[in-house]
Amino acid sequence: MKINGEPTRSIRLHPDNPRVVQVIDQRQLPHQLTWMDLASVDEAAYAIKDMVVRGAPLIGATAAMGMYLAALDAVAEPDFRGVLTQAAHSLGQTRPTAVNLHWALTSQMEALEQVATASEAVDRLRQNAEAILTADEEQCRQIGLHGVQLIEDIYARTGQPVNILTHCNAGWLACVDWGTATSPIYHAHDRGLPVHVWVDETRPRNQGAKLTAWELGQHGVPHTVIPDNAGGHLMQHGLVDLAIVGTDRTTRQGDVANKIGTYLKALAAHDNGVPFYVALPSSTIDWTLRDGVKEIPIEQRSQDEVKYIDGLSPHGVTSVLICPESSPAANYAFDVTPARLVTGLITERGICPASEAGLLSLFPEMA
Ligand SMILES: CSC[C@H]1O[C@H](OP(=O)(O)O)[C@H](O)[C@@H]1O
Repeated sequence: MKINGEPTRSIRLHPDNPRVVQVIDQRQLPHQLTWMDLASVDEAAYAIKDMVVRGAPLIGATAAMGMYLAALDAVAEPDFRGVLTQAAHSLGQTRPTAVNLHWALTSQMEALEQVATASEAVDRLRQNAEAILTADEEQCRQIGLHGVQLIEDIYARTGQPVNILTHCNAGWLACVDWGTATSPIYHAHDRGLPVHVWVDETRPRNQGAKLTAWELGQHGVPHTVIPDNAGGHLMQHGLVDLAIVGTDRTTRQGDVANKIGTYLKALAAHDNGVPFYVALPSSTIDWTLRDGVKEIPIEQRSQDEVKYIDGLSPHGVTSVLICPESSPAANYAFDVTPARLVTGLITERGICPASEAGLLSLFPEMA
């Protein structure tokens, strides 16, 4: 999407040095727009682990580029395949829930099987990484083209601005471009449909307040940041027409892992008859799993992400303790929303029910 009017992707090869990958350091937003240079697989792994980059599709894209960086270093190694296998392993250990990470690494390892030499590996892994970035951008654009119909239908019925609630950041910052949950919103806004977005702040890392609010503001989309706990009240009072969220891993029966708190929003939506949609590219579907609550690994992150909160003070970005230092904190990064609470899945191939039959109707090759 655009930053200061300039079309921008969240990840790119350095414009002056194709041996370096550049990513937006999302830890610094919304107060500072900083590009971080990644020049090795270790730096790519760090960027994923420390959430310099985050969001399932962008995690996959960064891992794919990380394998290209590893290939650059492996050219001088006698056992370049061994080096690259180790690189895939270290990238795969960074974060457990987003399945795009494993999908992208598998794609790069399959690309590696097609080459005979280390120098061929550099070219092939770069080509495949760039293809993954381009495919993600197009898939997210297509998600928007399908999902915008939901917004148009509501506006046609009410004639009023359409109020959409979203959780965390499933925007273009979570992807290469367009986003998943935000793509229908951007398409609607660009078509002149009146939309307004309720932006869940999304504790503890506040990806909504920091990232979704920033990117919507950059695009001129009306929005209001709300505490995570306000969504149910808004739904009870008819102030939410539609909820759209992203996902980090969706099972073949339509169970959805997403940022912690998504399940509670889905329960409130179900109780108030608010349509609850999940937007995802097919790279986020884990066809090997069925029962998401039982089978999807849920990342637990540092308790300090709960105990401390950062923000902009007159002295710059400051982190402050918000509870007794002696109090332990639990930090589950995701939860799983059962398919029965999901109205539909918005994919690059169209919208389907959150069920195995629904997904197979769009992806019959996965039967
Ligand atoms: C389009 S995937 C976005 C997805 O990723 C976020 O998690 P995190 O910021 O920890 O990577 C959140 O679950 C979003 O819905």
